[in-house]
Amino acid sequence: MNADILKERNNSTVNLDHMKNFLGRILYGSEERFHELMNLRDRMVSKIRPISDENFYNLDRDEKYEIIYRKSLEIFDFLKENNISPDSPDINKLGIIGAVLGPEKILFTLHTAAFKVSIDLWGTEEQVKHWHSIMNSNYVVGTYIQTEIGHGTFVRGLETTATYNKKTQEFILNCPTLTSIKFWPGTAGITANFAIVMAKLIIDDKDYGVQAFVVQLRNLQDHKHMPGVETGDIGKKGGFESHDNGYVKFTNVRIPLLNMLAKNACVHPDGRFEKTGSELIMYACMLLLRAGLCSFGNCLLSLSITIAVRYSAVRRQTSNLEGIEPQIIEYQTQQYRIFQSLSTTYAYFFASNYLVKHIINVKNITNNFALIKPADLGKLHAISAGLKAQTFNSCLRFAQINRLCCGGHGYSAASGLIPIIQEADAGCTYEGDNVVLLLQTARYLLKCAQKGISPHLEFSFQSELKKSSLYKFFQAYFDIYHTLYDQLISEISGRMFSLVNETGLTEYQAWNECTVQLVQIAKLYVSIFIIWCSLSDINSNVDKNNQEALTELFELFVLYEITEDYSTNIMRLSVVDADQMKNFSERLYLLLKKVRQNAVVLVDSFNYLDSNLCSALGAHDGNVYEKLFDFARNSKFNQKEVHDGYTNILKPYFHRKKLRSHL
Ligand SMILES: Cc1cc2nc3c(=O)[nH]c(=O)nc-3n(C[C@H](O)[C@H](O)[C@H](O)COP(=O)(O)OP(=O)(O)OC[C@H]3O[C@@H](n4cnc5c(N)ncnc54)[C@H](O)[C@@H]3O)c2cc1C
Repeated sequence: MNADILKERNNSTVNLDHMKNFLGRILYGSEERFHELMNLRDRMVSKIRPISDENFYNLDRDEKYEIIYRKSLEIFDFLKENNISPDSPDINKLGIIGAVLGPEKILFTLHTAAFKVSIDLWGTEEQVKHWHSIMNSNYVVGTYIQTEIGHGTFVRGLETTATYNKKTQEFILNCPTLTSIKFWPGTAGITANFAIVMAKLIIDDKDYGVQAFVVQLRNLQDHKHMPGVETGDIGKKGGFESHDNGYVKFTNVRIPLLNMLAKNACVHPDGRFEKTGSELIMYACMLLLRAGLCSFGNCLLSLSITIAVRYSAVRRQTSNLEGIEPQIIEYQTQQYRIFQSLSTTYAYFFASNYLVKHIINVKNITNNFALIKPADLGKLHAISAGLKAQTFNSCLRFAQINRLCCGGHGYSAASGLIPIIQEADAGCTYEGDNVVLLLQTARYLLKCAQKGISPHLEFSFQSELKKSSLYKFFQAYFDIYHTLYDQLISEISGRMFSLVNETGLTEYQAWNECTVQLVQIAKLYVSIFIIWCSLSDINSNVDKNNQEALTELFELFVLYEITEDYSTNIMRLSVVDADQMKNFSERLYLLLKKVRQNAVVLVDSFNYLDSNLCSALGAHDGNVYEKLFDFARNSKFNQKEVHDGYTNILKPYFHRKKLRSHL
């Protein structure tokens, strides 16, 4: 064990085991379940070789694809042997599957999280039974196909058609234009054999809007395309090298009537279209997916901060007055950057876990959302869209900052930070572009303001929490957030009103004139949600030292937001004065020193194995340089003492030159 990292662990006031149990309870519901799952994880990683032992980041795309494919199947088999469903939300956390796959995703994520979920939520009882029996007796890999070359965000703009033929009682699927070709769906290129396809339903030349269809892409015998289906990989992208994102073109693809998921709208054999339920259910499906994504984004963030904090404790650089090179974690600028990331990770951890539990609870008590009230769905949609956007915005921002905080070695694939940045980057776009999502949240907030109702979620723990000393400690900060929220929303509403009624803009134009501010209010709303969830969880920590460490960390989070993210609006709207702002900065600098004492143990508390991190810089024992050098030696460029580049290019080049000079 590296002596510096050991010293950090010994000097901390945090009780590591207690903190692990505390986080485990929040993540998995109870300490018993947490230990069960950690035991499962350890058994899994002893049975299935993790990618960190496969020289993974030195491999080519084909090799990475095969490794992830094989290991995804092995993981599924292992879970089956242990009577655990791969759909279980407990399993779909990076901490468990990530012990084998690191930050890589299992190849069948969309099968469980989108294909099966869509069938379960949007299918009739008969359809659910039918498709489950097909899934159970065949090797089915499903995906979710919506986006087209021409349209992603604007779902109503999709051009793929499903035209009903009364005579044959079939739908005929077509991508009639270049822009209607499906593009981006995960695993649709070469892996998946079934898909949920979102297409415009046409009956007798009338457009009935976008509906969901189950479509077979490849046959189950030899994996060849079904008639009229063309799929392929879209080529290299910014990350996700081991996954095939696909293009899909349908040309007169015939599917039976049964294949339109008909819980909310159905087509009768004679071609009559009937709405049989609320289309709100379509949105409810997104809630689960988005909540899961918030957890996933938070896991990525926790991996990247674990790497950055551990490396900062081990790395020494630049001599001090005594001629000693300090650990880089000593430098205030280093602390300022990595502790913002650390405090954000904890705050978002509390918020995303609350959201996941809350949405699963709503799903259970509303009979798979069938009985959910539109007002409740509106609230949940607003917070889940906003939190997904802010989770990935933060994840990308801080993963990049964490990379910079690791200097040159952070830029090596050995750091493990590169795929995290790439995945965070993609997460800002898929499942809804972050700006578009924040604007959806803002639209809800504006509507609430216009109706004079509170947009904030009501928490069952609120009244109890308000009695606590922790709440009283944070009350002044809370007041700043609430005052800022009220002033900002009334400013935006007033501006919208005057743009329409005084300047004569249409509502559409006025909206676009206010979108920068609308994004700001949506972010603030998410922050308020995060504060409630964090305070509630920190208050439930019964270990005095641990609660104190979390309180310091959380105060730091709040101070960063006040002095950095929201400071312009806070000062402009005179929510606090310049002296108060100066005091907040001073307090922040003081807290950096306090958090520094516990930083290593606070990241140890995430309980990641080295195989989760896949990082030479983030290894638990802090023996960074040995691992970096091993990684370098394993580069595929080093397989031969003399590389083919010399033999095939330079050597004949010189030979030709020599010959010419002799002529
Ligand atoms: C890694 C990855 C995996 C994916 N997986 C899948 C999948 O499995 N299945 C699938 O169907 N799709 C998938 N997608 C596609 C993804 O869902 C879309 O890319 C996403 O919804 C954004 O749509 P777009 O690409 O059309 O962006 P656009 O909507 O064209 O956005 C471009 C820019 O315009 C801005 N913009 C757009 N509309 C507005 C507006 N109304 N107001 C203000 N600004 C606006 C956006 O903020 C953005 O900056 C995936 C994408 C990626 C990157």
